[in-house]
Amino acid sequence: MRTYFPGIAEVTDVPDVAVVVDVMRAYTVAAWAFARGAERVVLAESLEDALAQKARHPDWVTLKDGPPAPGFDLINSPALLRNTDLSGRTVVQKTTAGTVGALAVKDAPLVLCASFVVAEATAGLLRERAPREVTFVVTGGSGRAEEDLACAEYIAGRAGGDAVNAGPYLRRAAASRSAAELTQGVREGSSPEDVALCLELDRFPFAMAATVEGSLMVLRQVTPTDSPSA
Ligand SMILES: O=C(O)[C@H](CS(=O)(=O)O)OP(=O)(O)O
Ligand SMILES: [Mg+2]
Repeated sequence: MRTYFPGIAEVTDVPDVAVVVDVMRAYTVAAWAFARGAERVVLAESLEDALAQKARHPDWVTLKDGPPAPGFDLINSPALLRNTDLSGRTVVQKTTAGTVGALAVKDAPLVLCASFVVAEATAGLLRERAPREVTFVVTGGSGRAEEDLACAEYIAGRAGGDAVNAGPYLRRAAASRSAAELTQGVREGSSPEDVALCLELDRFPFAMAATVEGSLMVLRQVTPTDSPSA
């Protein structure tokens, strides 16, 4: 399996298989939304788009990064979201990096959105599909966010069937600038527990696949059928 690790702006062609990685925090938060019962996560193009969806569907739950804002029900924090019952709900998510990265590859035949909490399930799906090439979109820091790159490299190793020691990858993520900013409360709309929740390897048994449904890009849970091979 050939692997590529571009930032969002470096994705020029439509990949066959894209894994969009955002550890801190979009795809840790999306995974928690599914764990709390959400049926699907709509990835919004903009804050205005998210609010327009809410106006059309008042029962949908809007979620953004940064501080709370009028019209938004939740913020992009796993710690703040994990006690929210989202049974059967549609969540509309808009963040600075994660959702933008998925929309950048929306025409790819297979788009997975990933973080450490769904790493093994994501790797399992890739092993099942056995694609010749996988593009890991490193969403943070113009493609240089260490937490996203470390997670992407870890999943790539596991997808190739290697017995990868997760420790060094998690330590890189823990030492990242994003982790420091979240820990120090520099980022608005965060909890001191967010970093630890973002570093919970394989917290969930499902992967997350995004597909275009009509005019929306929709993220849903998907569970690989294979078992870990290493
Ligand atoms: O909510 C987050 O942690 C970030 C916000 S920012 O990119 O650091 O401003 O968004 P995400 O898209 O989840 O990386
Ligand atoms: Mg991020």
